[in-house]
Amino acid sequence: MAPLLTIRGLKKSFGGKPVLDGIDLDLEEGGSLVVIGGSGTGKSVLMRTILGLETPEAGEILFRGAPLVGAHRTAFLDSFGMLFQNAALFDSLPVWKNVAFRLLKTLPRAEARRIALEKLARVGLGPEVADLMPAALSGGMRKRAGLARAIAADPAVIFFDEPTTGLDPIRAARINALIRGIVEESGASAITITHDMTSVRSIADHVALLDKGRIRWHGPLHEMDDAPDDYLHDFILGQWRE
Ligand SMILES: Nc1ncnc2c1ncn2[C@@H]1O[C@H](COP(=O)(O)OP(=O)(O)OP(=O)(O)O)[C@@H](O)[C@H]1O
Repeated sequence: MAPLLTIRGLKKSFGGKPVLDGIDLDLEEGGSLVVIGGSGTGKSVLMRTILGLETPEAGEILFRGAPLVGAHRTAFLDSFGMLFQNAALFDSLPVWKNVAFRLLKTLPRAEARRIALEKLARVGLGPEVADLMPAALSGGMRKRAGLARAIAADPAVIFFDEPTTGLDPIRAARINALIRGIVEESGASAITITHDMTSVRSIADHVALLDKGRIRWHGPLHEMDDAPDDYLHDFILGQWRE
């Protein structure tokens, strides 16, 4: 079976400066890939390019073996959910409408609300949260609401952009565990970008290290610690060499 996503030879530069310089990467059906890399190495650009928000200069992205164009691109966008770094909730909508945002386009209001409450419950938020405005939520609750929105339409693929940024270690661990549980139980495939090695160990089954526009190392999580790559080890351990 073709991987869910196949990325080949992807190149993107800004002002003549290459950011992605020939990226090859696969996301297996049901897999959980975590992309790590230093600040400014192009993780967000990679994500934006997959979503079609940036146009690459070269390379291709295949979804279930076919290029992401036309109706196939629409099918991809319909089957994906995303948790943004700052949760990106609409401040003027109550929490349940944020969660049900996409559902409200196709489902009756009562049904969309029922599903929103079910997804909120899945991320540990009770019905009392549904009618609050996002401003009333703590950072951790916003992340949870963002996660409920990401899974509202039962996506086949979910993108997590720095899911633990701004959370204390305990709340971060709870979000990581939620993400792992949701990915496992739903069978969705996931791509996460993060600097947080705790997230990597909680969420990933495969890891890719982005460096200088290329995938410097990739492999199963259980091979990461013994991989013969000094920079990867420095990254994992948070150490530097003079
Ligand atoms: N729209 C843009 N115009 C010009 N340069 C850009 C644009 N978007 C990204 N870049 C540049 O591309 C490089 C990669 O940025 P990107 O945001 O993808 O890094 P990142 O790995 O996600 O970093 P971080 O971990 O700090 O969020 C940076 O040098 C950035 O300045």
